[in-house]
Amino acid sequence: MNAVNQTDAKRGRFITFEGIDGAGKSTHIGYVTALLEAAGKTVVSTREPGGTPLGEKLRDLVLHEKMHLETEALIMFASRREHVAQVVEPAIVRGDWVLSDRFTDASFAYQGGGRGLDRAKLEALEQWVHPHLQPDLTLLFDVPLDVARARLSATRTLDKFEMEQGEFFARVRGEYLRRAQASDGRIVVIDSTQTIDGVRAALKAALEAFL
Ligand SMILES: Nc1ncnc2c1ncn2[C@@H]1O[C@H](COP(=O)(O)OP(=O)(O)OP(=O)(O)O)[C@@H](O)[C@H]1O
Ligand SMILES: Cc1cn([C@H]2C[C@H](O)[C@@H](COP(=O)(O)O)O2)c(=O)[nH]c1=O
Repeated sequence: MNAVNQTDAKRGRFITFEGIDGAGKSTHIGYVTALLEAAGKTVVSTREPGGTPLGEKLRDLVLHEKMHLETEALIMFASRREHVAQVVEPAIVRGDWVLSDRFTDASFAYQGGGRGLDRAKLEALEQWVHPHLQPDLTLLFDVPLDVARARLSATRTLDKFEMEQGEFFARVRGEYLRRAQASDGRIVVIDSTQTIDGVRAALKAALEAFL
């Protein structure tokens, strides 16, 4: 039985974290884990690209090598195929709650919005790789570009995506926000310009509405 065919009572839930690089999403995964554990849930925390031994090798490639934009999209979905099969679906079937630092919304935002890959190609890959699985809730950490850039450059050596120009991130952010508007409530926008305590309060409210 896959995660989609289970009765609602036994099935776990799938929550994803999204946003432009430096928006602050990874900072808050531990806080959301603690909230869910306090509510009695068993939490599996994972990420994309990556989340499996093979996926982590693909992550290293795709974050550091130059490549054709379709190769980039295919590697993201190859990593995802392994991740869904080995980690996400088995955990949901067990009744666990999966928190993933990025999922397919990132492919639409980065390869679609950012790089200009035809949305129909991404939809075809989505149908192929996880036809019956969608996040139950997506937390979209939203900040203007200058805030994200300042947060990033303060802390780390930048990877291939993080070195992109401002216009690229403006398109990525725009596509995330467009998808949020079209999502019927699945994607909740979190104002990540707030202090860490302010963001936590917004996350608590979003989770309480969801639980
Ligand atoms: N609300 C906030 N206020 C101030 N600083 C923040 C806030 N949220 C995160 N930060 C800081 O910004 C930096 C980037 O945060 P984080 O790594 O969570 O971003 P991210 O969205 O996961 O980025 P990436 O996708 O590139 O990994 C970190 O140094 C973090 O401490
Ligand atoms: C899943 C996915 C990710 N990306 C990009 C977005 C980020 O720049 C990196 C991942 O690193 P982070 O630690 O989450 O910042 O990869 C992408 O372009 N497409 C995708 O599908």
